[in-house]
Amino acid sequence: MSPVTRLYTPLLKNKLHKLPALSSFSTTTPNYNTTDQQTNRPSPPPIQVSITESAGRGVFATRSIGAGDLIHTAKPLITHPSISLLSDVCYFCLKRLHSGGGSIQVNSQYQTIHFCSEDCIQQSNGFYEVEKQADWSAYDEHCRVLGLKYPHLVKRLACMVISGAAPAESLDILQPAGLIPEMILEMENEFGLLKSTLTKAGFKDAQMEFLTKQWYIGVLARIRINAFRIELVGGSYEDLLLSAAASVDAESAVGNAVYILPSFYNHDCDPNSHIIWIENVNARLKALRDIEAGEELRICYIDASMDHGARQNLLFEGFGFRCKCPRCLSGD
Ligand SMILES: C[S@@+](CC[C@H](N)C(=O)[O-])C[C@H]1O[C@@H](n2cnc3c(N)ncnc32)[C@H](O)[C@@H]1O
Repeated sequence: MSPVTRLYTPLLKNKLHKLPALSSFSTTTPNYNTTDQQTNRPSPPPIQVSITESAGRGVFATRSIGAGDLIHTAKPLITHPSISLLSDVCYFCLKRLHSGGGSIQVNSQYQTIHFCSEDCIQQSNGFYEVEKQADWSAYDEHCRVLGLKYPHLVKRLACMVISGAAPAESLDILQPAGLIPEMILEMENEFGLLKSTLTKAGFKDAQMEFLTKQWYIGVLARIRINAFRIELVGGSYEDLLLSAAASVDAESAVGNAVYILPSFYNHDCDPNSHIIWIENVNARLKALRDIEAGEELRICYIDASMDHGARQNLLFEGFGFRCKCPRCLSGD
């Protein structure tokens, strides 16, 4: 998802349909923005996941939220930098690295990567200890030639599962994209490349029991509609200059990432919430206007400034649904 939000006059509000079927998801966010005065513990964010009338599961406000409020923060489950920016962003948190130094270079037999801090090196151990043992050139070349970015996220999850840092079922809870036979064929080829790369690196079948065609396709189908394209707002003047240069090069995204809770936010072409990244991949969900308790929180997956037809086509091709948000229904 690449939400580029714009404010429009609200037409209708989506109301909470059924409570609290999936409310336990609201407790999975690791960081909260408020503190309980009595216990001094972080209080849960003012949201819960429940069933909507027409868009599967969605996120609903459990109390009123003010315009501009931080609803909650979210840490990613999987991240991967844009391949063209491997020397420019942290391999783990996607923070932009500055030419003045301060980044940490890590060399393996097959590649050189960069981290912004020791903490990011530590947090990368879960996948990098496995990843660095293999020669990914054939897999990377396949993705480069076909312009694919999501297989890098599948590769990272596979390495996390082999190292024991994540369960193979990590993404099962997310909605998968519908797939056509040609897509499945392409995914089967990628699966073959991933498996043979790991086998050549010496990983044994017992370590890769989870790594079946079905697993690969299931994970990629979920990543296709739930991955976020990460565009940093930028924290410094240098960041802004870099972003400007990147937009000229048509590469404003520092990478892609998958989150759990933010994946339950449905789309609206006139959203009441948005997701932003300031200096790294840690996300902030914020209210764009006053939201009432029980109202569904929706973000915009695409550039809301496009016209009605362009938005409908993009949402259908990219996410497989016909948008029936109030703005689309009004023909705007
Ligand atoms: C990122 S998921 C959002 C969570 C999803 N509803 C679920 O149950 O997991 C995106 C999917 O939600 C549904 N969806 C999101 N926004 C929608 C909308 N405005 N109209 C219809 N379906 C929508 C579509 O099936 C879409 O592919």
